[in-house]
Amino acid sequence: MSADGVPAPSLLVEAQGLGKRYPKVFQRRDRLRALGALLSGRGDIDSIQVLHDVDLRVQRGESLGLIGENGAGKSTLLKLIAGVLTPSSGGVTVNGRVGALLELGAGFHPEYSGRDNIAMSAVLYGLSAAELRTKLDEIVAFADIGRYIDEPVKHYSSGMVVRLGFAVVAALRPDLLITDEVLAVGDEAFQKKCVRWIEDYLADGGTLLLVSHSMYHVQKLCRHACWLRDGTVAGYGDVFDVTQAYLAYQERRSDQAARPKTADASQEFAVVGVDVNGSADERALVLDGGADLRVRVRVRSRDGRPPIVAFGLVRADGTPVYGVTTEMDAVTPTRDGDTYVVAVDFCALPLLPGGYSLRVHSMDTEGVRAFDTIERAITIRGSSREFGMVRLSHRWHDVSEHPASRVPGA
Ligand SMILES: Nc1ncnc2c1ncn2[C@@H]1O[C@H](COP(=O)(O)OP(=O)(O)OP(=O)(O)O)[C@@H](O)[C@H]1O
Repeated sequence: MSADGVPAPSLLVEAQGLGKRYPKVFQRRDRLRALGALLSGRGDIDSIQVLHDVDLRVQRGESLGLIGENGAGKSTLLKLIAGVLTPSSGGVTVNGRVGALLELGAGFHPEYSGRDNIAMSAVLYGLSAAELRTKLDEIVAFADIGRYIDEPVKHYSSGMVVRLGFAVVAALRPDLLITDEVLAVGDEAFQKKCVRWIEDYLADGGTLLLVSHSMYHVQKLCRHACWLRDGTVAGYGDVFDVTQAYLAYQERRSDQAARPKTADASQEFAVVGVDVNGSADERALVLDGGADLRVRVRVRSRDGRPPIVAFGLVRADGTPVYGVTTEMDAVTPTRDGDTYVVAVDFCALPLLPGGYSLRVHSMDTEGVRAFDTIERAITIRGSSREFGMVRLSHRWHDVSEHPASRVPGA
């Protein structure tokens, strides 16, 4: 509800077909050429499109994390929403007061003290002198930068600048809080303070747009996530689904870059069929944590000898999780014409959410050479925030009745 009793619109941000082009300016001569084209009214400046046709709707009370690799367009999108940049195509509307923490120190005058900058920001945000007086102590206390509050901002460390910026925005309690990598700059104590403040702000109905490379912070603070890839939306939805898809994509990319391409052409033992949970579909299989994995493999043997079949489960970045072969478990694949078939169940997979790959290798009868490899991507979905690859069964102990003196070192 707004101050005049009119219900506030529930749609806070609406972006439609949002696009941004920047002039291509790499060297001094490009700058001069761009300036010449602008002055002469010619529209022939080389430009590069960094954001393409982005649609975004943020409801009041929502918390949305923007994720993506360096240069994906996250900051550009935030700046368009904050009104710091104008779009090259499409449009964006925001139905409320925005508090934005974008580039380090943006909005602060470097020659003025922190205290003076607080006063200037308050004016910009439309605070009256009386409101500023009541908020000033709160802002100075939140920033907690000691005597530096009366020093020019140009003498501040980057952490101090972020402290001051966050303190100002926090005191203004905007309808929409936009933050770009703020948590990466401050020290750990300040990070914790900001996270606690954001959690309270969200609990009070605040709305958050957060850019961060820390999936921990995105998962902790946001209910939804939007993954930008090369300026387009590659994923949008539940924060755990989108962050896991993004991490799996990154891990696959680093694995592909690292893995030597050594397919053996002779294929004396060729894998001619792999069914995973009854499907030969080569697209990524999505499973819930704790689900079963049933794999059925058919190997063609050129000389009729039985193959050894190896099964490996690796994380999407190639880190091994588990491997086993038919030979280790004294299993001989069943002959079927010129092929051999083997099926195995991996029951109640204890894998944590994330991207994995199942690898099936056909080896010769002696188990000396691997001839063929087939790989299937598996995504384990879930909302667990535990670390690692597998869930270890564990039990917490109630120690409340034990005297403190029994704790070593206490
Ligand atoms: N003022 C500018 N002029 C020209 N190109 C720009 C400008 N600002 C950003 N870019 C380019 O736009 C693309 C998107 O940049 P942006 O800063 O939005 O990405 P980002 O996802 O926030 O990246 P990061 O995670 O590294 O902060 C990049 O290729 C960048 O080089």
